[in-house]
Amino acid sequence: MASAARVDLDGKPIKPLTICMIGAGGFIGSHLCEKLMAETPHKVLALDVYNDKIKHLLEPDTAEWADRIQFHRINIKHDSRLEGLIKMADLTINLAAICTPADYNTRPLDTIYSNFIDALPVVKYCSENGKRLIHFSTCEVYGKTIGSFLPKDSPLRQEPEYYVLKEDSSPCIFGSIEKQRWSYACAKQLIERLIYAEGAENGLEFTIVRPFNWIGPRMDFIPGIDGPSEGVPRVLACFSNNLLRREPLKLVDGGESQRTFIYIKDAIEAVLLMICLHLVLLAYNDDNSSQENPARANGHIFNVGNPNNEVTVRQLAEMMTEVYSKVSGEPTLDVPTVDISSKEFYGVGYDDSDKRIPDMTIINRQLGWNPKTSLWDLLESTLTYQHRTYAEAIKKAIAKPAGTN
Ligand SMILES: NC(=O)c1ccc[n+]([C@@H]2O[C@H](COP(=O)([O-])OP(=O)(O)OC[C@H]3O[C@@H](n4cnc5c(N)ncnc54)[C@H](O)[C@@H]3O)[C@@H](O)[C@H]2O)c1
Ligand SMILES: O=c1ccn([C@@H]2O[C@H](COP(=O)(O)OP(=O)(O)O[C@H]3OC[C@](O)(CO)[C@H]3O)[C@@H](O)[C@H]2O)c(=O)[nH]1
Repeated sequence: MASAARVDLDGKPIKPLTICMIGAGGFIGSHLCEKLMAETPHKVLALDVYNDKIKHLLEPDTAEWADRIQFHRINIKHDSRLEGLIKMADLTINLAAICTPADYNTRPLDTIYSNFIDALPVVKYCSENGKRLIHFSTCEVYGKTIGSFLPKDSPLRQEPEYYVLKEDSSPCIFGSIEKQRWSYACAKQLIERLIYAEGAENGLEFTIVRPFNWIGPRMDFIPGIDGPSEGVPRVLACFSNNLLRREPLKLVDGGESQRTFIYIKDAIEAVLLMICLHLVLLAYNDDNSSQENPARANGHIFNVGNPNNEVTVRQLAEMMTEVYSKVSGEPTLDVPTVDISSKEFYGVGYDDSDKRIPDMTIINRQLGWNPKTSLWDLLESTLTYQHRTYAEAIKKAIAKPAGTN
């Protein structure tokens, strides 16, 4: 049976691309690879030091997409194959980074090298070889909101201009240098500025993505199960670990910080639009079509988040407790949460973003994209996955006498 031709937003046929995806073995990379294999004709050169999260796409080699995904075990810090792979591709997507807050203040040098120095050759090779780059930055580049500097009871705090984060007008507000938490945000900001400058001075075609707390299956690791026992992942995995082990969820500094969470599958739709809209430019490069199809993703910085899913971390903990009880059939604990200071949880030099609401004007106008999934629904599918994947392994780990492997 003939399948329908794949078309972009403008109804134009999609030309298969070769994509060099750096950090393809991580949380976002694994979902993006899955989507590209299932729903596009594109080919992926998947670069990472790990491939556990994309094993299901690499094996068996009889899978229908087997000839469209190739894994290259490469550490981009020191591998001469990087430039060749970027040259082979039409588009490079750089996801590689140290991006867990527990590392920012405890391993600031590794954090800065990973997010700035190691990304430099990627930008350079793309620019020198005339290749397009989609670079993953972060919502953390906004730092704290303007409103956070107002008195707690100031009515101005309720005004959107004091807290909504806009790509083209919000300032980047970080703490002092000894607050090493900001090492990550500052490195990400500088690489954004460098990419922007490469675009302005040397014509690099780029898109910068600022993810706002994308969450879902395969995010990070469960300590002691598929990651180090002493490791501290991001909040979804921390709280999942607590729920799986029937421990109270730890609320850092009272869990007052606010976040907006978006389901990974919604967010990946936005990235796909950034990739596919580029195809319009590759396939139709005469003047007329480029007027009809402006480079909607090129030269833009996009917030990708869900402003409707805002909660405090305390509310997130309460909702996850309720959802996990529903999907696991286990009763909730009598004391489901416990407070802990950031110094005890993360160590000295930790600081926090107070509130993160993405402005959606630019992504809406350029790509016509909107998130769909509510926080409750995304937690229900994610915690069902966590329970199915980890509950047995946790039970076995808990049952083992201490010191045995
Ligand atoms: N998940 C989110 O909500 C979120 C939010 C803001 C920003 N981001 C950004 O998105 C990107 C991907 O995030 P993620 O959540 O998938 O993180 P992740 O840690 O799951 O994925 C990053 C991947 O990069 C790989 N990597 C790191 N250094 C490398 C190197 N030197 N060589 C080769 N591979 C290397 C890691 O092995 C990992 O598989 C990062 O740049 C991150 O800063 C993510
Ligand atoms: O057990 C825990 C773990 C964390 N918290 C608090 O939750 C908030 C969110 O923490 P987390 O998801 O780990 O990370 P951030 O949102 O602060 O930062 C990330 O945002 C985007 C990204 O760039 C990449 O993912 C990263 O830097 C926070 O307030 C923690 O203190 C908790 O209470 N208990």
